[in-house]
Amino acid sequence: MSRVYLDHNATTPLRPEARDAMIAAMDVVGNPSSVHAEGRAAKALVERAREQVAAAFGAEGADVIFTSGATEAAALACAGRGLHGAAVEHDAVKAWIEPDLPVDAQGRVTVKSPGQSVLQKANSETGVIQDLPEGLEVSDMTQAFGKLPVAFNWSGCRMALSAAHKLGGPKGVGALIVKRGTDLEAQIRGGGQEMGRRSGTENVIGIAGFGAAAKAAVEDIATGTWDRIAEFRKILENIIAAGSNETIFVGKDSARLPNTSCFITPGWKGETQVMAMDLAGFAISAGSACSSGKVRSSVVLQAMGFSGADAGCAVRVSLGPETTRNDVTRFAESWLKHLNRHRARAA
Ligand SMILES: Cc1ncc(COP(=O)(O)O)c(C=O)c1O
Repeated sequence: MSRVYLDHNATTPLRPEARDAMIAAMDVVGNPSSVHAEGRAAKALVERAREQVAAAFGAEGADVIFTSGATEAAALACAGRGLHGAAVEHDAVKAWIEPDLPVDAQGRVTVKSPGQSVLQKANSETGVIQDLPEGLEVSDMTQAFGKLPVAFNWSGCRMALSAAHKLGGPKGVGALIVKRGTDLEAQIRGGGQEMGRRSGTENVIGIAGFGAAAKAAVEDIATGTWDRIAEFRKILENIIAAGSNETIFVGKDSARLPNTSCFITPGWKGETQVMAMDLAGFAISAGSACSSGKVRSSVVLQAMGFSGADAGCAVRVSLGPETTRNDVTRFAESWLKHLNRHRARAA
């Protein structure tokens, strides 16, 4: 039986449109900063992608700064601003902020001073979606972009982060979307590319892939792909809930991304579940981060009020545009079988 990949929030497979655009870009020899025909051809690829990413974001090409990913976009947006945020932010953002904003049990964050704050649009672990207050300084839209119709112009925020590989583009390329007139201090300085805001010869191949993926992702949203995925997520959660009344679905009373289900089964460690499911042919992730061989329970779940022990028993299942009903039913049934084995061992 073929493997089933249910870890799309970590990264999602390359879209065919992105692959084609990247293969074509590989044979464009020029440097986008060169004035000759070869250089102009490379520049044209970058500018087409800029328009595609901007259009997908409901922004203008001039608002897009290409970076090496959401992590670099976070540094560009946040460094030196003394911003506030919540503990549920991704580490790429949390590295730059004071994580002192309150989070409720459903993962919702209260922002008191939007002009001095960062707020993610959607959480990668739980899928919980935030309403963005008007005048917000920065929003991390990395998980929302490509799954929700995200329009930067009416989002009310000054800057937004994104990464291509979360929507079917390549890894290692992303963008900061910036409202015109925002003061921005370049973090990477040199040749003055990206209007002086991010130096270094552009990742032309990656950027071409990002543009094509963004365009295709918007078409997916328009044709109802994620409504279908939300149905599959409901099927998955119903099967699990029917066989395991102790399982807690995190953030279930909040608006969530259509593809994400995070659930805690007290007493059964997330890491153990991930390994058991991996052997059974399913890729999911634990609600914990592993650094230098040491597993720590999810800070996001603890910020929502779960104990460290319960947070350590969380797993995240994240579906993608290609996920089928059969994938989710097979997963849920296999997961219940392993839960029963765990119960038998624990008895
Ligand atoms: C919400 C969020 N922000 C930022 C990032 C960082 O993205 P990258 O590692 O591609 O820079 C991720 C990736 O996991 C994410 O999910």
